[in-house]
Amino acid sequence: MKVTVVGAGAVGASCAEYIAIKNFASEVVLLDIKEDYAEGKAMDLMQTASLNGFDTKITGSTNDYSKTANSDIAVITSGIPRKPGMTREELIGINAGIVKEVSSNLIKHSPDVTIIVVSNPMDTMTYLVHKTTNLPKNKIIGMGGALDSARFKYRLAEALDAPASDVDGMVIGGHSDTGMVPLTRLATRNSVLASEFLSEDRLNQVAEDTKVGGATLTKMLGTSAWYAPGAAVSGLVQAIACDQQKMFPCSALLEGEYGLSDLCIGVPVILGKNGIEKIVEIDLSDAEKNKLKESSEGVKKTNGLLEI
Ligand SMILES: NC(=O)c1ccc[n+]([C@@H]2O[C@H](COP(=O)([O-])OP(=O)(O)OC[C@H]3O[C@@H](n4cnc5c(N)ncnc54)[C@H](O)[C@@H]3O)[C@@H](O)[C@H]2O)c1
Ligand SMILES: O=C(O)C[C@H](O)C(=O)O
Repeated sequence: MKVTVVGAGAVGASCAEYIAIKNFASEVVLLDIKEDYAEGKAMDLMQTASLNGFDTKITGSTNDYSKTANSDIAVITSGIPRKPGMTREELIGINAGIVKEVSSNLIKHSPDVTIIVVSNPMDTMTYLVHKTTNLPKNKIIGMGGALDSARFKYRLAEALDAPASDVDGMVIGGHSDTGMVPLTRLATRNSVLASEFLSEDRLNQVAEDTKVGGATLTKMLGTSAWYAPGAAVSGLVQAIACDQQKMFPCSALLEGEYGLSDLCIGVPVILGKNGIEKIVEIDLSDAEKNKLKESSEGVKKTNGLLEI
């Protein structure tokens, strides 16, 4: 199993590290445009192999895509992150050109690759890859919901004063400060609805804190987060690489599901060896449907800025 991670910055390196530690891939290639940067990150990570007990071979490449040839999965993290006060949508001007070029280079050397898009604004970048490549729709996946759901669970655990392993919850919708739809109605603590323990106001607060999860960390760190994003990407990569048939909310091209079409937005999907094996349509309340619709309008507005 060969995995390429384009962009050896904060998220790319974190993602490569989690993939290696989980020890399911034979090879991870890190590629970056900065001279020697990916090679340096790969060497540093390889020097943790004996410490962390993994056998995955990590190599680096300065923009040489021949080193990525025959990758099974490629993760695109190349591009700029936001700074405090910015929205993800403001990154489109620079990141769209990068994502378009990177995906085209990847496919030249790995025509059967499955691509996971991370660069922001992620839903729009995922749509861009659909529009500008010939890959089948199941092989283009945007990562956002897995991270947002992990943040939702963190906030739920905090509110419930419970360990994170006791709670479950999912965030669908666009990966943006206003577009996320945390499904508070369905959140549980060990299969009991969270609403049994938390007031409506407290659950709404959990949802609001979740939606601005990325912005909160960007303000604290001066740039956007990387540990949870890297871990979330590695979960998606593992589900595909190991054909786990696991369900994650991912940004997928919709063609009528949830009453939406011609956009990529976060919905529950099953991930396995074919990438997106299935889009799962769950019963949403009218309020949730309205929020998803509103979120889709925001994503479509950003898609409208693409020059394709
Ligand atoms: N979808 C999500 O949930 C999520 C989570 C975190 C970050 N992100 C996004 O991921 C992206 C990366 O974030 P980061 O914190 O790792 O940024 P970073 O600046 O640390 O790393 C980005 C890397 O991309 C490289 N790069 C730029 N242009 C390139 C090109 N044409 N080819 C190859 N490499 C190139 C840069 O040299 C840099 O090393 C940002 O757009 C950020 O907003 C998304
Ligand atoms: O917040 C960001 O800009 C980065 C990423 O999308 C995140 O949610 O951490």
